[in-house]
Order: sequence, then structure tokens, then C-alpha cells
Amino acid sequence: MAENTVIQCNNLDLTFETNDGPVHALKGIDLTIDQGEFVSFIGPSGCGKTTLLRVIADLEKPTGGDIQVNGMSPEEARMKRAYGYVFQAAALYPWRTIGGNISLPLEVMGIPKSEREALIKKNLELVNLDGFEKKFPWQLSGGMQQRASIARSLSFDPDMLLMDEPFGALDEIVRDYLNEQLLELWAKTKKTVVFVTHSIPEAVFLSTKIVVMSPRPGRIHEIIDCDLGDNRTLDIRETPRFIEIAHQVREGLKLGHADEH
Ligand SMILES: Nc1ncnc2c1ncn2[C@@H]1O[C@H](COP(=O)(O)OP(=O)(O)OP(=O)(O)O)[C@@H](O)[C@H]1O
Repeated sequence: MAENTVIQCNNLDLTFETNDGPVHALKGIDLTIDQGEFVSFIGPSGCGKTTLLRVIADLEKPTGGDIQVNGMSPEEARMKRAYGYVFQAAALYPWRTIGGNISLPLEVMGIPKSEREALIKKNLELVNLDGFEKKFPWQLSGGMQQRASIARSLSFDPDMLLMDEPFGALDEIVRDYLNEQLLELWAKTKKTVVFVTHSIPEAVFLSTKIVVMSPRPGRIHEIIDCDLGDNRTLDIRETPRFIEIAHQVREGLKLGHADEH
């Protein structure tokens, strides 16, 4: 494993045993993710995007092949808090303030109050929510709640962010805005991001690498380099190179579907 590799999957397989028989969710996944990359998983519903993210996070165990996260097993990496995880819904505790929600992982880690307060402030600033510490989740819009949940996942300063369709439930304008903010945050923090999405423009706008997956069983159909450079703004979506990469992803998704038959 190269020194700057953070995730390495070799021939990864996962079959769920269910009452209706086995479900082969992942098959022969080979994937390398390097430090500082922004990698998106895209593919039709049920192709195993979330399952692959959950395997990286040690929330599911593979049934074949191997995976290393920071040169360790996913379990060891989880114990060492290698990553923050952002879910589809913001999943904030309604009875805690925004500050209280961000504080929770830090409390579990036994970090003293004065340090916690500084970390809450720093992470709220990172997601442009300074001043919202004492509000409750219901007092914030959906987009703000999702930003608060990103601040929570960053609270203990993990090197890696695992994000499962964090903006899927938001309208397009809010999603565009959060996409820009996420890129800014990524540029500022240099964290490795692994991001699940259904949206081709979102994947192309955000990523350095796009993993196109195909269903039944979930495999990697194609890995596309997304060489749009740094300092991207939303206008980049009108450029020929953006349109070309989006087209390549769309074709990949189509061909991936055809693999099934
Ligand atoms: N805990 C589980 N037990 C049994 N089957 C599961 C479990 N989790 C996922 N699956 C199945 O594994 C396959 C992959 O599911 P997964 O949620 O990873 O897909 P996905 O690409 O993330 O889909 P979506 O885009 O709809 O979220 C699906 O067929 C799903 O029904």
C-alpha cells in the first residue's frame, strides 16, 4: 500500500443473508483512494454505494476480499476515529442544541469542556454557522441542519469524511450552495472525502475521481478522473470539459446497466 493511500479494497465481496435468500450486494471491488482525494460513488438504486461506504466505516463486514483503511482494518480505523460519517438525513438530536449536538462525540471521547467549546466554535465557523450554537435543530432550515451535521462529523478532526447522499433531500438551489461550501471546506481542510450521490452534476462538480457502479451484484463499472482543477465555481458546469465528463458518467451508467443482461 502506497504511503499516501488511505483506502485500499482488493476483490471485496459482500453477500447479505436474508429470509428471501442471499443478496449479493458487492462483487470484486478493487479500489484505491489516496489522501486528499474527493471520490464519489454513483450508480442506480441498490447497486451497493451505501454498502461500500458502510464497509469502509466498519458498519458492515465484507464476506470476501480485503480492505485497509489508513493501513489498518476498518475496525481499528474506527477505534482510532479515522473518519467522520454524514448520513442522508441530518440525524441531529432534537433535544440538544446545535452546539450540544456537535459536542456529543467530544463528550464521548472525554474531551474537557473548555476544549469542547473551542472545537464547537471552530467547526461551526467552518460550515458558516457561527452564532447558531444555542439554537435547536428545528429552528434551522434543512440545509443548515445538514451543515450542522457536517460540523458534528468534523468535530474530532478526522482525516476523512464519509458522506452518504448528504444533500439528496434538499432542493436544487440549496444543494448547489452546499456543494460550493463543501468544496471550500475540502480545500481548507485537505480532508479525504468519500461521497455517495445519485446526481451526475453533483458528482462531476465535486469530485477528483468518480466511481461508476453497476447493479446486481454491485460492481465498479468504471473509474473516471475528474480533472477540472481546484477553485471550481458553479459556472464550471457550462464548460465543455464539465459537459464531456458528465457525458462519460452518463454513458458509464448506461453501459453498467447493460452489464446486467
Ligand atoms: N442489511 C441488509 N440486509 C439485506 N440486504 C441489504 C442490506 N443492506 C443493503 N441490502 C441490499 O444490498 C443491495 C445494495 O444496497 P445499498 O443500500 O448499498 O444500495 P445503494 O446503491 O446505496 O442504493 P440507494 O441509492 O437506493 O441508496 C440492495 O439490494 C439492498 O437491498
